[in-house]
Amino acid sequence: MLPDKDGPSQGGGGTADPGGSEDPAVSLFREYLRLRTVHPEPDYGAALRFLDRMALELKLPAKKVEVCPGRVVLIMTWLGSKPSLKSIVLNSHVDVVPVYQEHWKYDAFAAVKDDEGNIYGRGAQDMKCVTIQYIEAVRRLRARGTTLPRTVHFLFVPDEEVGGHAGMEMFVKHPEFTKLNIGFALDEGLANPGESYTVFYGERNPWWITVKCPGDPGHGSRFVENTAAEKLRRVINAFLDFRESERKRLNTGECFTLGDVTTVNMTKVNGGVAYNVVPAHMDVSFDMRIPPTVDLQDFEERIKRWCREAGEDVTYQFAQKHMDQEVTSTADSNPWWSAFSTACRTMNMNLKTEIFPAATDSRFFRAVGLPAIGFSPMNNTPILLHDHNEFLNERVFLRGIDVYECLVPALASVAPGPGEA
Ligand SMILES: CSCC[C@H](NC(C)=O)C(=O)O
Ligand SMILES: [Zn+2]
Ligand SMILES: [Zn+2]
Repeated sequence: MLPDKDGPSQGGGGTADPGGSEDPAVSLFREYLRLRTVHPEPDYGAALRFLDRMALELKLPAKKVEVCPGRVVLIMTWLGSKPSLKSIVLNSHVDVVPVYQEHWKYDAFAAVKDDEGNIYGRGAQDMKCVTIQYIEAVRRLRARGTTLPRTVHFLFVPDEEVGGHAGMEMFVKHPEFTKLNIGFALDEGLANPGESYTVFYGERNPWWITVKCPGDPGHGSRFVENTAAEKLRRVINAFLDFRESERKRLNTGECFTLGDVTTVNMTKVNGGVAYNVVPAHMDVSFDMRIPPTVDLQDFEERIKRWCREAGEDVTYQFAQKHMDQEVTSTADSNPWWSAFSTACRTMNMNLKTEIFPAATDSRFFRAVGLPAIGFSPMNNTPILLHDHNEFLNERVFLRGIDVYECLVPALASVAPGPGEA
């Protein structure tokens, strides 16, 4: 059988199943995948129209908060029967990362489903699947006439993929965020290639740094002293030697996953004007990810030493320096975690708790003191976020809806804590 290669939907209908046998939730997921919310110019307008339609279908009020020009957070609210209790947030970002189309089997925005039920598209795992799973789980719950004690807010946010500065980072400081009276948030996680589901209770801190190496210029035919390149070499060696020592620690002792060690990657080098001119400065940039257990002050002292030892006037500056080391408790004494993990156990799901290796909007919730868990219900699935040929199998997708159908009521029924009305 040939893959169902229907192209982008016209007029917002987008059901992709001429035979009529496709689950409507799958068709909706595929429709959402076709919206080009891709950087550098995400079509947020299309996503907002789609989400407004979802709010109408679910009969839930939707509020839009423009946190920056052209950057809107859409909040859909399912009011609880005890609205003074702290609420549950189901967070998802609307944007997706760009693709190298030439490396994809299919158009990355056509949401092609192959004959094994694999749905290909940018955002299939990160994280348009989760958005639709939240919506479909709540659609089922409401269709059954369920009422929940706690209010549930869906947040649909822009710009997560470019650091969240014009998205969640702004929104957590907005009065509308405070009004949500949040108790607990769910956000994205990663696929797990095995039977288990991975759950993230914290994140490594992203530090993006550029080290600037000034030097004496001169003719390219001479032995110029105090060159930028010599300093650059020492800087690169210091950072990459540390990288190697951390790489060796992975999979040994207590460092079981990427989230337990510091990664360093050299990602940019700049400098030089001509082959025969010794440059007056050269710069090198690194992407570092630091586990919450590392003393950040010590770590910065170490960077200072590397720069000092590299030579005169070597300086650095940060493009990203997240400093929050909050993690969400996975002890049974945390009622949110207890509700989450108990619900998963009743569904026979085996959970693996980890530190998220990269950065998500969860870090902004945790930074303002709110518990947040990163979870995307995708097991038996290779990790393909940001990769070529990102896909999710429709059976895994549908199972994820069942999972949220159980999780959302469990979380929204957590007994009132101390200080809650
Ligand atoms: C530091 S802001 C950029 C966010 C991005 N998140 C993911 C999940 O890829 C990252 O970790 O690079
Ligand atoms: Zn994501
Ligand atoms: Zn991403």
